[in-house]
Amino acid sequence: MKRTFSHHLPPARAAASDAPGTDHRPAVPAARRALPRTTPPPELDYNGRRHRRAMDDATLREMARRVPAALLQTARLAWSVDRRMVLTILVSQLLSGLGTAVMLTAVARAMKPLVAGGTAAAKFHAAMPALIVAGVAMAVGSAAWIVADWATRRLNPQVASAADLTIVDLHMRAELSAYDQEGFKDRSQAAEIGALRAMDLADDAKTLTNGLVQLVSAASVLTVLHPLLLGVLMLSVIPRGLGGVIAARIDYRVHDRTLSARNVRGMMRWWLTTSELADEVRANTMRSYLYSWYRTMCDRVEGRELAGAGPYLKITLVAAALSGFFTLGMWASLAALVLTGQMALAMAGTAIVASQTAGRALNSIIRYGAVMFHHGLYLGDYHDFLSEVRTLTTARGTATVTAPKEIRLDDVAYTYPNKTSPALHKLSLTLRRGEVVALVGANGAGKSTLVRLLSALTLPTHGTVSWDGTDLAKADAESVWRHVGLVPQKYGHWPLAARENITLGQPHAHDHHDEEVWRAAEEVGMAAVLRELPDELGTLLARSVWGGHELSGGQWQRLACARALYRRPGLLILDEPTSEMDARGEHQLFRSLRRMAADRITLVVTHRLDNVKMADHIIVLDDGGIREQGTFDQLIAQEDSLLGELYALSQDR
Ligand SMILES: Nc1ncnc2c1ncn2[C@@H]1O[C@H](COP(=O)(O)OP(=O)(O)OP(=O)(O)O)[C@@H](O)[C@H]1O
Repeated sequence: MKRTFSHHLPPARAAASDAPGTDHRPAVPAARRALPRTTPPPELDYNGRRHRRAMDDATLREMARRVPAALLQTARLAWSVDRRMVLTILVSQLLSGLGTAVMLTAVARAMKPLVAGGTAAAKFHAAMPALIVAGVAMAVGSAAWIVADWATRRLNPQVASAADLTIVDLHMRAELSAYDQEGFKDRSQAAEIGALRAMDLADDAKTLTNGLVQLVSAASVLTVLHPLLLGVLMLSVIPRGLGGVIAARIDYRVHDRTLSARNVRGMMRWWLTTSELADEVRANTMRSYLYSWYRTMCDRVEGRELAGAGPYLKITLVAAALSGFFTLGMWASLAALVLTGQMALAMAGTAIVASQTAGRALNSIIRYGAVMFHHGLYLGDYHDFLSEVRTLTTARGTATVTAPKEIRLDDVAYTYPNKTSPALHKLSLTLRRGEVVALVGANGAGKSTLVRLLSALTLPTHGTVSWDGTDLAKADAESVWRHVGLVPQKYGHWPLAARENITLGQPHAHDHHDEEVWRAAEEVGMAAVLRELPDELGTLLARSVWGGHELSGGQWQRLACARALYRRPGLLILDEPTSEMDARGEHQLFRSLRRMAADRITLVVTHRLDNVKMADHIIVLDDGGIREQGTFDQLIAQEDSLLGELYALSQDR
């Protein structure tokens, strides 16, 4: 672990000058200097706890119970992506086992003439047919293994992609409320680990099953040679096997105990190294604290990993010693059998070859059994998560809607799943096509929540939201969203070309001359900026990733608005659309909104109260309910008007 992050450490001189209480001698490596005294990051516990307990219970019996289930799950996953490769692996495994059995039997046959009396040429001649069979069997076994390896290589990326695609797709289909369920993020992370591990699943399953096949072959041959040999072989490999299980437990306990620290460290690492936050980190002198925070996490991970090294060494040494002791015992038994005439020397030679094959096979069974056992835990999480999210997708109803002439909210309330009090309550209102509506209210009043209800991003927990009489709870969500253009408070700086940043979500309308794209850019005052870009609309807007071009904050916001306008939606919603725009951009956008207003319902959420004057209708939300509504002049003229109060405050400078 240490090696993986050491090259990311800041230059020694910079770290030294930042860390109070450190000397400034450049010879001390930065990573080893004393940390400034700061509040350490809290201990975080990941839901891997569940797995840790499972790993603690990992006896050989428990593994024998769970590993077949993990193998079966893997086989099902693999079968669903490429049946041909699964069958190829199965047949190759059987052939490889058969090859081993035939090879061992042929070796036993060949040994007899080789250890009998006679000239070397005669012995060799007599052993030749069996040796040829052994050679061919070995070649077939090896070829089968290579074919299985090839098939697994083809299967691995397919299984990984399928698992990843399923998980990404389900996330994007989930109801927003799913994200607010208790522990959703944890379960999603555990499932993602399951999906990530899918990359190795086929490989590990192949090695494990190959071990099983080889063991059965070698053990059968040994039993035929002398039943006693099987018992002695088991004695020699069981200590190593048990040692393997305990060592795997130590390994995975370290893995789980460091998991949350590694997760958080990974997240923080992005924040520390991305150029997006570089200004804030430097100008607000955050570097020293953040660096010591990061290093504390590194030390925590490192400490736990080092703590596991001692017990790991002890257990592997004891297991190897015991195994060695019993192996000596096996050789002694072989010698005794030969000396007492109960076994021919040739058989003893074969027994040694077979026992070595069986020993290797058992080792890989134990090793990969532990790996599959652990995979199985995460694979279980993966499947549990899929079943959970499949019940939480936006598959609501089949009614389709068209661009709304009227949107009605009847006695609507919404309570977030993790809250007890509603964010919106008893809300009734009607929006009509052609209107520009401004939504105003203090932070937390419920504006964004209302936006989500109007656009069917969430369904109310009480009451109905309907578009031209169709209850959105019964409508096909995709058919609703086809008529929505939304600029949310947090929008994507999509690492795509400028053109795709505007057409994203509506690419089918893309024409050869990009007329519509340029029109949307004009409407937000972005056309001149886009024409200046090296490749105009084709310019990649992701400087940090692929050497593309970067936009300013306000320019990104204009682009997000252009994206919504380009859709020409029936319901256009802009949540704080001009928070980063200059006066010109803001003016241009609002003029465009007015010009386009006749064909749609336009809703603008804003804290800049000068802007609400352009609205036909203003809705003022307060603490989850409608406090007042009307035109700007009507509301300002009212006594006790909240809009009046907020407007007066905005003018009081
Ligand atoms: N995902 C969520 N889970 C739980 N509560 C939430 C969630 N999102 C918002 N809330 C809560 O719901 C209430 C309304 O939030 P909302 O985001 O709708 O307010 P807003 O009027 O848009 O605020 P702002 O002006 O700050 O954007 C707030 O009390 C907020 O804490």
